[in-house]
Amino acid sequence: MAELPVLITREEVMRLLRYTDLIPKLESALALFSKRSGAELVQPLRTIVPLQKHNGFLGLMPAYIAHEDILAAKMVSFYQRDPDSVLPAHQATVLLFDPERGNVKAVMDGTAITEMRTAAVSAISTKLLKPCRQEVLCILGSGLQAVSHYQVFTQMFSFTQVRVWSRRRERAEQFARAVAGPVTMCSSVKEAVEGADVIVTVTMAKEPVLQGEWVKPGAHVAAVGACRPDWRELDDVLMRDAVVYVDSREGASTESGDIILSGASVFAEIGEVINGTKPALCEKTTVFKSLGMGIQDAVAAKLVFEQWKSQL
Ligand SMILES: NC(=O)C1=CN([C@@H]2O[C@H](COP(=O)(O)OP(=O)(O)OC[C@H]3O[C@@H](n4cnc5c(N)ncnc54)[C@H](O)[C@@H]3O)[C@@H](O)[C@H]2O)C=CC1
Ligand SMILES: O=C(O)C1=NCCCC1
Repeated sequence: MAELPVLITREEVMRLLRYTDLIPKLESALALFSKRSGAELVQPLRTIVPLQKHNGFLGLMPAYIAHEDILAAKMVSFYQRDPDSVLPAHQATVLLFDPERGNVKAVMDGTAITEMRTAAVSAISTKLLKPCRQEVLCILGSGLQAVSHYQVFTQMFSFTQVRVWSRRRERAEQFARAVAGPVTMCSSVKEAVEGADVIVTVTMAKEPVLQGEWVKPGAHVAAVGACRPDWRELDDVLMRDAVVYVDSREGASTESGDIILSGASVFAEIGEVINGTKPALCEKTTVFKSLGMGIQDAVAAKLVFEQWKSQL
């Protein structure tokens, strides 16, 4: 009989997972994914179950990486909530399997994993596509992804100013209290974005919030929200003028409203840049359209489990 799975809470995940361990593992996984090496890495397109009655979705995200022998599956629910709702927008659980025996070794909070691995991948895109002149960082949105993006971006880069914009001033103030460091609150997207070198979009918007005409030429945009084919965060001008990078071409052409509805073409996957098979066009305005991948959760879950075991 297999042992019962261990349960790892959100607090434990946040204590055990470190960006310094996570980032190199994510880079390797993204690179391997873009090689499309068959049975070596298996990640089916995310299955989405719409919950129309509740204005939400359930995403199922399994992944297997053979050489590291990691088998994991994340289940994530996400909802378009009323702005006054106290319920969370996202909740996630990751199951980590023993790939040989097929049993579940660990059941862990996937919400913290989602926050950290998504922010880490945005930071990787910034390191590759905006390697210099990182002075002003602008974050649009003030939720959980905004916080994790602030944490990893201020850890990895030396921005002289971090600006935040949120639909509601009190949410931006809450964000400023939640992060350890200075934040400039802006009262409009235009004010937040003008002159920024790196822009992170982490909203639940369904219509564009970021207009290309406000974006400084040569800036890098890490676009994290708008993960449904009919949702937008970025306008057509930005999608037309920027060089577009993605995490997965299949994911982007199935799930990204910004890509599908603007008709923008994808220049490269970020894994292709890591592999050196596509260039990083750093002088151009770049958009990294992130949708999230099961392999990102899988490598994070393995790190969490290994850290957890090492403490026994
Ligand atoms: N690419 C990826 O791998 C992942 C993407 N996401 C996406 O990132 C986004 C942020 O997620 P969380 O921070 O966890 O959510 P959250 O609910 O904690 O924060 C959402 C933020 O968006 C703002 N917002 C909501 N509707 C808006 C609108 N119409 N216009 C402008 N702002 C609006 C809220 O005020 C809040 O600041 C979501 O779209 C989510 O689905 C989340 C996880 C992974
Ligand atoms: O990758 C993820 O996890 C998610 N991506 C899109 C929105 C929900 C969570």
